[in-house]
Amino acid sequence: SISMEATMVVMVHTLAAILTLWLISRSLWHLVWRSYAVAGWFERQGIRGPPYRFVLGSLWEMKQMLVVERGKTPLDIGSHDYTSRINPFFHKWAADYGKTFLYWLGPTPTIYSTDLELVKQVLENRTELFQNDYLNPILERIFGKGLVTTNGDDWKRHRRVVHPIFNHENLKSVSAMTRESTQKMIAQWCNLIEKGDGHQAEIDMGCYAEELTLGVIERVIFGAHYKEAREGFAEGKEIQKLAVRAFADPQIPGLRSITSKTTRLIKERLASGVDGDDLIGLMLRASKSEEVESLSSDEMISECKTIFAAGQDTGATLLTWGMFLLTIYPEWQERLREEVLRECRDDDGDAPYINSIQALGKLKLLNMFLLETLRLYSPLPFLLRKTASDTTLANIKFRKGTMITIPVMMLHRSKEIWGLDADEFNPMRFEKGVLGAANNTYAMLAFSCGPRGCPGRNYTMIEVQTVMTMILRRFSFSLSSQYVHMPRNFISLAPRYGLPLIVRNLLDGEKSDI
Ligand code: HEM
Repeated sequence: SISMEATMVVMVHTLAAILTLWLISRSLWHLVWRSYAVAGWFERQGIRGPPYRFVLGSLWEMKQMLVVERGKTPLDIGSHDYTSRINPFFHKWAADYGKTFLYWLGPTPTIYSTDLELVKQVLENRTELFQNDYLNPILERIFGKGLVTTNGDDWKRHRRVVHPIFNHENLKSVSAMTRESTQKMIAQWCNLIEKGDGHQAEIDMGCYAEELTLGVIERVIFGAHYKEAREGFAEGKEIQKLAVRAFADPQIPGLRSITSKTTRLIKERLASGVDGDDLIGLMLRASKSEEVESLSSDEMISECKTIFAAGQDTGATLLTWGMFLLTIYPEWQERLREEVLRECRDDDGDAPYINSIQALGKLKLLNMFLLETLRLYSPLPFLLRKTASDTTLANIKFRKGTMITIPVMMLHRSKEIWGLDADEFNPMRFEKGVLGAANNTYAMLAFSCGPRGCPGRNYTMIEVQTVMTMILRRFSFSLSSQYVHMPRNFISLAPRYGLPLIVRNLLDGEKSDI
């Protein structure tokens, strides 16, 4: 029996050794040989790129380049030339390897392309061939399994339940809630001015923009219960920051499961079953209806996180950069103010402000101005997709699992697409719409397009237009000497040290009429 035992031990050891060898060779195949095979496969199709490095792929090189850029002095205030600071690697590799090249997000092969035919085929595809995947488990934890991160049938189900939140009636209440929040902000500014020298005050527009969009989105999601949700959201923002740090630095180990107050609050509300016109109410009603396939309560929680994460920061960013551009182009501040005062009137000309979405539709210059803001300061600098099976795209053969980077920021600056003044601020380029400004509709991708384009586009435009019209009527504003022009990509593209502005009250003494 001793020899039996010895045989068993030998067998177990042999099996363990075989298993270990198998695991090692599989990892080596994945991390080394496969990478060379994939690089060779693309090279034979004329696509080259930076060399693959063990496990880290191109991430190490990307990080090194970012460190160099971060050490540089701030940009001139009037310069929009920040893209090479945020994406130095894309600039370098596009110069070295052309419009389409291969780089590595860790061991994952990734094709970068500014070929608009390829962009169109990826974004317009309706067969689930190109899936949303940001290769970041932590981002998935922030968004949960909601509209942004799901694919296929799950995504369709989420979409059917959630999309009514963007219908016309709800947009009207977004507009009303934005007006209310903006009135509060204006009252705070008036107070600050009064407490100061009576004429002007310095404020951080970045903070106010965040506060404002937060105030709206929490009411869109939680309705009457928004106050209780506040604390949870504050925590949500901290989690977002951690996640972005982890994404920027792949060495940081994964964060453990995050249970936030928000989740608890959502659970309580779901358990109480109280409806309402907010997102939770909408999802609860869908779960009672027999026509719509409903979401589980975990999926509902995910969807709240998604709408919060997708809709808050982006809107604040657009508002912040819009205000920034109006300070460095004061002639545009004047033009827009003039347009607001002219168009936003009642029929009898008395009441100076019409509270309707239709009134916003008349603000042509403001709309062109915001398109130009989105082009130069797109809140999201790139899109990522993953191929779900082998495919051919714009004459390039892709293997399943290849990532595709659509560099929105680079496309928005392409001289080939927008003309020689692509780097300059010129809202008039949009006088005849996007097609009049660029030679291709797929050139403007701030909200992406196709089936997975941003459903919050009108929501955001209404929100930002409302705030800006109200500010323009009431205040003139200029840049504080404290401002440092260093855009950074953190969650979305934001000024690194906020946006300090000097605001002056144009309607001295008229407190009530906002
Ligand atoms: C300036 C503001 C905004 C910008 C620039 C923006 C941009 C984008 C972009 C580029 C995408 C596509 C992402 C991808 O394909 O990977 C997207 C998707 C999405 N956005 Fe927005 N967004 C903004 C505001 C909002 C708001 C206010 C909401 C909600 C209240 C929202 C909700 C969503 C959702 C749910 C998706 C996922 C859609 C899907 O995959 O079906 N966004 N957004």
